[in-house]
Amino acid sequence: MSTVMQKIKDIEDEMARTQKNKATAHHLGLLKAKLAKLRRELLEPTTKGGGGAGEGFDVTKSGDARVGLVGFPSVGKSTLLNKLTGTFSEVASYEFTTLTCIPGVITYRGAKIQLLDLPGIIEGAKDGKGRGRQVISTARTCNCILIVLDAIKPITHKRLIEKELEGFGIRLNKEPPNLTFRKKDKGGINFTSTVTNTHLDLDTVKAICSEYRIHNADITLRYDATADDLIDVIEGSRIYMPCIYAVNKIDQITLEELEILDKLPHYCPVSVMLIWNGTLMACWNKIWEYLNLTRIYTKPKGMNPDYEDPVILSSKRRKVEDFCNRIHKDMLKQFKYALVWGSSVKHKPQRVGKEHELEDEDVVQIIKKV
Ligand SMILES: Nc1nc2c(ncn2[C@@H]2O[C@H](COP(=O)(O)OP(=O)(O)OP(=O)(O)O)[C@@H](O)[C@H]2O)c(=O)[nH]1
Ligand SMILES: [K+]
Ligand SMILES: [Mg+2]
Repeated sequence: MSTVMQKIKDIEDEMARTQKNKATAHHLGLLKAKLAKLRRELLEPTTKGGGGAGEGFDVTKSGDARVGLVGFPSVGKSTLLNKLTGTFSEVASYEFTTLTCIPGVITYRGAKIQLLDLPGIIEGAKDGKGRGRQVISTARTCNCILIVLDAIKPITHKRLIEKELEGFGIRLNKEPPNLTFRKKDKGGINFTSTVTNTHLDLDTVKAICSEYRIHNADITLRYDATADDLIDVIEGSRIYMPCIYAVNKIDQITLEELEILDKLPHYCPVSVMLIWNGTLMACWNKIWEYLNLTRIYTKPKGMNPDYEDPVILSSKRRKVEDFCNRIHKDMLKQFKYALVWGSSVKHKPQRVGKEHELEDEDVVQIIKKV
């Protein structure tokens, strides 16, 4: 293991030494690919002990969505879990108070949301320092990450935490790269782009591919992709996740400092001090926005819709068939059509098939075959 980490360090050092220009682009691409491969090696569970690398904490997923609190020690993760969910997780002024994963669940706007308090991580966590790998593996199972920052600590901490998560294959507030990569049997590397690209050229693409022993492939870019984007696609197993930066302890800073923080994208100021308690509500609103859940109310025939207990779908899987599968595993077999009321349709109600995409707060009645 230490040898893999040493190799990672060597490559990182070499990258830092290498000047970025057109002539070195393909060499840097090659180094990036090597780095990605080594990181994957680190994450793969080994049979030779090593304590189950890449495994998270053994906390059962429950509810409709999972949100993880990630950050350096003593930034106030446990305090936030307690205040946001009414759970109990130990709080203290010393670092590494929390040593395991503590879940809390609340019902928010009809959805059950599981919030996970996690031990603090330190720089180098992704490479095996502390419980970092376990923390970040658990973060990978979440639907949204709350990076908790301490308002009185340097803002550079934000980038350090991001790097730990990125090194573990988590991509924050980013869409999967819009490029196609198709391996084939012969014909060499065929590289086309529908836009002008400033990061990748044929040489760099070839260098990256050769590192993966890929000599024949069609690659098409539909945007100005970077070497990292291409490596992400070749590597696969990347997780694209919404992330909120919860800057805690804002009771400790001045209004001028708060105004500077306000410019951070994806940011939410918080404080657990009583007079600032409105910030916790604002934080839930932000979590709700970033989870982007779809609430569907069921309407049994001849009855009023059930507004108390919506079926919760994710923004990516919200077709009528997804709704059916959530009600009962055999529902689709009996499905004839659905009647829908709400913003996804023009008429009230409208008859739709199982491919129809539902919107938040739609009302659905399933009509079965007789
Ligand atoms: N002033 C102020 N102090 C806070 C706030 N939130 C938390 N704290 C204090 O910060 C310290 C650390 O809080 P914890 O909740 O234990 O922090 P943590 O991130 O869970 O720490 P570890 O589990 O050790 O990683 C405690 O002394 C808290 O009382 C806040 O909003 N304002
Ligand atoms: K603490
Ligand atoms: Mg804690």
